[in-house]
Amino acid sequence: MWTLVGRTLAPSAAGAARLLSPCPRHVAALEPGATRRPFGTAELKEKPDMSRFPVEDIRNFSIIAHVDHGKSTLADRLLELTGTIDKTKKNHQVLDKLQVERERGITVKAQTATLFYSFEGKQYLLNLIDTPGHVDFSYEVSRSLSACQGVLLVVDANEGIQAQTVANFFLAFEAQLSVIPVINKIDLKNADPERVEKQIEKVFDIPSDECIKISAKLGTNVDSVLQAVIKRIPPPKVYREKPLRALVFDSTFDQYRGVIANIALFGGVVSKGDKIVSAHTKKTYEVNEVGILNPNEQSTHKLYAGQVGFLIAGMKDVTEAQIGDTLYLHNHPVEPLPGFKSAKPMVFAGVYPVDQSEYNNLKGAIEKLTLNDSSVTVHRDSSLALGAGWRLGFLGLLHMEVFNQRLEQEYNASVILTTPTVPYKAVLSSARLIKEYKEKEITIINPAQFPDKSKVTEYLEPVVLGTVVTPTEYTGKIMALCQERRATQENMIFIDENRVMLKYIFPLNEIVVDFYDTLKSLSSGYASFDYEDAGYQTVELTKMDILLNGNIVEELVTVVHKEKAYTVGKTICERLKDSLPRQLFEIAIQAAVGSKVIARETVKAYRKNVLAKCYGGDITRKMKLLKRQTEGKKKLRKIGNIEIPKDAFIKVLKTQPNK
Ligand SMILES: Nc1nc2c(ncn2[C@@H]2O[C@H](COP(=O)(O)OP(=O)(O)OP(=O)(O)O)[C@@H](O)[C@H]2O)c(=O)[nH]1
Repeated sequence: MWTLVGRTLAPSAAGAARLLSPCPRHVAALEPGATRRPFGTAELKEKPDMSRFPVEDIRNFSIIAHVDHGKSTLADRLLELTGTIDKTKKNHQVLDKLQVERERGITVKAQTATLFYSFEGKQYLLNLIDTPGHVDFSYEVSRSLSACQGVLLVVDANEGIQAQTVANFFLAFEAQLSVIPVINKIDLKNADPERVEKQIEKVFDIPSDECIKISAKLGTNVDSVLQAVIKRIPPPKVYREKPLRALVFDSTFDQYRGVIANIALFGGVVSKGDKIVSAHTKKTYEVNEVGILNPNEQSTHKLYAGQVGFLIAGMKDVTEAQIGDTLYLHNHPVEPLPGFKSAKPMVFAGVYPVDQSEYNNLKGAIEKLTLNDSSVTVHRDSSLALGAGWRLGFLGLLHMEVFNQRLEQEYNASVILTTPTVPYKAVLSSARLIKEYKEKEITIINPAQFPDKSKVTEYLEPVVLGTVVTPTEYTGKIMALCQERRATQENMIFIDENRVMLKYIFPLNEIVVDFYDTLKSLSSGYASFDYEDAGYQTVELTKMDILLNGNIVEELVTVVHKEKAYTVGKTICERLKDSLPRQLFEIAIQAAVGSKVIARETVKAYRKNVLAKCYGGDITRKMKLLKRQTEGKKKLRKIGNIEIPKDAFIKVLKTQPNK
């Protein structure tokens, strides 16, 4: 029953109670009172009946933290404590399923697990979403948070608050989630949980008595974490009597079953056999399977509002189950949920097969991998030296490395990955170019497309708001590094007497290659760094050519900041000198901006005698060596009269600095 309260339509007390309990249609099959009958975890694990969990007995939460502060270890303990996985086995990073995650010890893909937990005589349904900690994957974090009402903010008792702790906290805070601070690793010799408590109070304004101190490794006090989840995180605000409204917050692709969508139900019920519609594509599908992740997929035939699980409905690729899409029942359209901002690539790199005959295999591998990682953008590209390939956009450098590693490990592909570049923009002034591109502002992801200064009003470069957290003794050195990288300081906050948090606006290009490594070595590994997108700023850019004996090498054309042209040019010339084989004549390597040469190196003349080590008169051996030399020459690229082996390009393109 609905009543008019003031000027708003609100449910009456009886109506509200009914809205919070399971829909009669779905509990009808149970004995009267059966919903409250105590039942065991083993029984639930075998045949979970999801109707037994009214909304008020559900908690959806995520674990967020700085990298390595112990999210995955805590997730392992929570799975053990709730009987989801066997305690007797040696459980380690159970939710990190990818080979690259296990090898690198990092979480790349968010994972979901449904846990059954008894507390004070009542069974609760907890949905845990383990999220990646690294900055490149913060897109995954914000998506996961949309399916939650609360988070466990894990902070290392020795390291204290770090850059990603701050970034992740604000993601949760902005999403208005309940935050439970968990101080982990209290077993460490140098642990100082009281200091970390004070930091949390100062930076996040959370009273120190709300912090839970645990050792995820030893399992100390982990049960208090589960109790806090029940007591401090509210149940989801959803209504089962309303029509189905399911948010697709993640999706993966299975070769045999098609798309497996991870869904959070904001309204209604979904059952096997239901006809559902994607709000994004308006396509209709029949639900083949629906269930929970426990932590492996387990069919439940139904999922109810407030619950989180998976759904398979014959979608053939992940573009059909777009992340952020809303699914509803056929003939019962609903207002789509707000969805997400689409992932924005921060760095671009060329990807080429080592051997062109592998092109089709690599194409297939990239297609399959992007089905599981829709944040990678793909454009076809080709290079004179490296052949046909692609220009891929990634969320950051680690994302790029992980993608490359997955191509090699999961698809057996061998690839050449070129130095990453950032997406510059040019505001065009030339009417001809505006007509050609059909827009005034173009994004330059390939230096070959760089429009000349005379045809643009201004160039723009992407900038980020970077957060550095460091022990105070390194502040001076770090500030000097930031200045060298053209950064402008936004603010500086003392987290406690020993730690400071610095905020800077950085040109993305200045941090994309080696900033993080330099920061780590300057601070003996103690400083941490995180960044978020901060738009674009005007920049003085210039195109730099590399010439060999006066001929331009197209594949080495670079776009650089005007002030950095000399340093970059000199380094490329030096690298090219080291990787070019000597030839029968002298080679001049030059870096030039317009007609002005800014750096030069010389490769001395030399004749390589492949038969030098071949003593005696074995003619077949000599023939073999000469044949190999001829084959090798086929892989050479001729520029003027200079022959450059593919390897030399690879060395320069892969290691080329960007500053
Ligand atoms: N001594 C001690 N070590 C811990 C504890 N919890 C986690 N560790 C260790 O800390 C390291 C990182 O733990 P993970 O659980 O992988 O950290 P994570 O936050 O999931 O890392 P990412 O997935 O990379 O973000 C591992 O070597 C763990 O064994 C703890 O309570 N005490």
